[in-house]
Amino acid sequence: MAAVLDDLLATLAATPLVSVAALHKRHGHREVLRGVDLELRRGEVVALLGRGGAGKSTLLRCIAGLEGFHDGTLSLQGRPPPQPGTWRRAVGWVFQGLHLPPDIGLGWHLMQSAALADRPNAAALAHELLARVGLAELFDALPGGLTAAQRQRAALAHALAPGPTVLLCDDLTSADDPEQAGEVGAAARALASDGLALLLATHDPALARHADRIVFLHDGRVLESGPPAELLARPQTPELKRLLATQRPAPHRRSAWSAAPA
Ligand SMILES: Nc1ncnc2c1ncn2[C@@H]1O[C@H](COP(=O)(O)OP(=O)(O)OP(=O)(O)O)[C@@H](O)[C@H]1O
Repeated sequence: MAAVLDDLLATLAATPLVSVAALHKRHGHREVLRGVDLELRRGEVVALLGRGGAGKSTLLRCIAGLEGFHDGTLSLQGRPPPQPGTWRRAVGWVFQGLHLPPDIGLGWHLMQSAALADRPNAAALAHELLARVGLAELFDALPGGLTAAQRQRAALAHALAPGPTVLLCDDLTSADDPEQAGEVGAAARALASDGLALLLATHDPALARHADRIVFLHDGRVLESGPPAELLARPQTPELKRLLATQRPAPHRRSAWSAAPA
């Protein structure tokens, strides 16, 4: 019995949290995703790097079940996705400029979100989530007083309140702010755990360099993928070379904060 259970747990651990194969999606006559393959495994941070219009947000929306697709397969923890538009707690979503209520302290807002998602011990969870993104001391702080990077870190914590296993992050940083990219990248790294993987859609190599793996999307196709150190140092395709030439990653800087272990 114990051996069967061990096998089952091993199979579960080996099953990708997200698996996308040969995904095609059209908007009108325009093919926006043209046979995309992508896997996201437990504990991984994957950067989906690409210019504006590459299809990053469309792919995230398909994974989140906000949009359907025309061909290919998509599974979440080995299961087919529910119908587009169906709420799926396993997938969290965070994007740049996420609205945080201006007159509610960060921790109180997190508590509300956790309670709304029926999570037990909402207060303790709110404290834990803020600590995990390095904002433990800002429980009562209002969003207005935060830096841009702190707001993004608060948004990451907020997206975790319902307890997702996959966090989809859309364009969290702007390319002209490498310090923000460093802080948000470090927060993403600190959050990834056995129970959570993150997919960061970005046009910013300074953020992508914090991931375990970069998947380079161009015009609806994955042109290359690999560990950041390799891919950013030795891009193989002219398209990635061009992107890097216009948006050079800034030299690696240590983040100003260090997150609590996940
Ligand atoms: N609802 C829609 N209807 C028609 N075309 C769309 C729609 N959504 C996206 N597109 C088009 O699909 C292409 C991919 O868009 P998408 O937003 O996925 O790219 P992206 O890589 O996320 O870009 P950005 O970084 O600028 O957000 C673009 O050409 C866009 O104009």
